[in-house]
This record gives sequence, structure tokens and C-alpha cells, in this order.
Amino acid sequence: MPAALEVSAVSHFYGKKQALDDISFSVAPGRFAVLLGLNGAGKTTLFSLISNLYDTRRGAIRIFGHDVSREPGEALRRLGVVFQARTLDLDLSVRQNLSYHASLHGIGRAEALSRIEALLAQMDMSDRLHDKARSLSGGQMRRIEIARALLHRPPLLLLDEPTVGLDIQSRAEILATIRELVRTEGISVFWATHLIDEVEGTDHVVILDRGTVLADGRVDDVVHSSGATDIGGAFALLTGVASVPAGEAQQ
Ligand SMILES: Nc1ncnc2c1ncn2[C@@H]1O[C@H](COP(=O)(O)OP(=O)(O)OP(=O)(O)O)[C@@H](O)[C@H]1O
Repeated sequence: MPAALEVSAVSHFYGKKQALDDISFSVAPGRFAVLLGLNGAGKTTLFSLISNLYDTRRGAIRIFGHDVSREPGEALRRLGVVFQARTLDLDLSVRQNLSYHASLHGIGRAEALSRIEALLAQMDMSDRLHDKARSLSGGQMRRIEIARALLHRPPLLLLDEPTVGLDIQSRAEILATIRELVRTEGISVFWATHLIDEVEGTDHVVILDRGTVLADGRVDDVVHSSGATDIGGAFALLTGVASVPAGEAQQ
């Protein structure tokens, strides 16, 4: 089986500024992988390339074996994305937000409603179907955005710093929900964060710093090969930063 996500020798420039420098790694099917990097590391740039918002001019990106530039239809229908910026229409209801997305994917009305109800139940949001998006908390909006990203049943889900701005409890709930999806549905997840505590309990970490991959592999292996005793220490040693943000720094 091909990798869920394969990034091969990808570089990206904004004018003369290089944001990514010859990045390569892959995420195996059914894994929860974390992309860990501080602000400006290149996480959003990489997500924009994976989701084909920018053209991959140098290198190649494949989703379950399908090249994002050459076969965008095949690649992107296997991909769900939760972007960093909030993207719900606040004046529409939860159902309207989700139905609109389902129709963009060519999902019929009855099938869309049954998927929406099932996903809202999984997100513990069934009672909010008819509420305006504006009335939801930040964590609830995130859960609706995750449901929306899963409506077309993609086997790979990308999340770009999905817990930014949320309180500790909402962060923990969203992380637990996504881990449960990986365990029960077998989907592959690529989760970008700058918070070290979101790596805990993860199979696979990719450390990105100033556009370069500094480490890629099992968390235990990355810690061991860096000579540190935990992933925070490994990150500090590899990147040269003095202190590493944990979740509490967000409160
Ligand atoms: N549109 C742009 N034009 C020029 N430079 C950009 C642009 N977008 C990003 N950059 C630069 O590219 C580098 C990587 O930025 P990117 O947003 O991908 O990082 P990030 O890891 O997602 O950071 P953050 O967590 O702050 O979003 C940074 O140096 C940034 O200043």
C-alpha cells in the first residue's frame, strides 16, 4: 500500500525567500503523525502545497500514491483539511455549513444528512445541528470544521494548528477525538503544531525548523538519537531554542 502522504524533495520560495528547503518524509496509512515546528518553520506553507493551494514546483507530493500536481482530483478527494484560520460561515447554521460542503463534493441531500448526523454524533455536537455557527464556542467551531473535513470520507486528514486559541479542556477533547478516529476508522492524520505536549502519545513526529526537516521518525527514536530524555529536550537540542512551548503557554 502506498504511503498516506509522501513528500519528496519539496522546496518552496516566496519570491527570493526560501520557506521550504528540500523536504522529504512520509506518513504511513493509519498513523497519527505530528508536524512540530515553531512559528515560521514552514508548516502552513507545506500544508498549502499538500492541499494544492500552491503549485509544487520543486519536488513531488503524493496522497495514497496520487501526485497532487499531476492528478489533483484523485489526490484531493482522499484529503480532508482543517485550516488554521476559522472558515465557517457564521451566519449559516451548522447544518447549512456542512450541507454546502457536501454538495461541493457531489454528495446527495439524503446521504449528506445521514453523514452529517453521524459525524456530529462522533464530535458530540448532535444537539447543535440547527444552531447558527456564530453561537458556538471556539472549540465547538473547530469540531464542526473537523466534521466538515471528514464529510467526503477522506482517508487522510490534515490539521493546521487546530487547537490554537482554545482552552486546555477543548484542546484535550479535540486531540482525544482525533486519536479515536485514527483508532476506530483507521484514517491517517497529519497534525501541525508548535506545542510540544501535543506530540505525547504520538506514533510519528516530523520536526520542521526554518524550512528544513531536522528529525523524522518514531518519537522514541527521535528522542534517543538526539541524546535527550524527552521530546521537549530533543526539540530544544535540535533547533537550538532555549525553551519549548507547552500547551499551558497558550492560556
Ligand atoms: N505569502 C508569503 N510571502 C512571503 N513570505 C511568506 C509568505 N508566507 C509565509 N512566508 C514566510 O515563509 C516562512 C514560513 O512561513 P509559514 O507560515 O509556512 O510557517 P508556519 O510554520 O506555518 O508558521 P505559523 O505557525 O506562524 O503559521 C516564514 O519565514 C514566513 O515569513
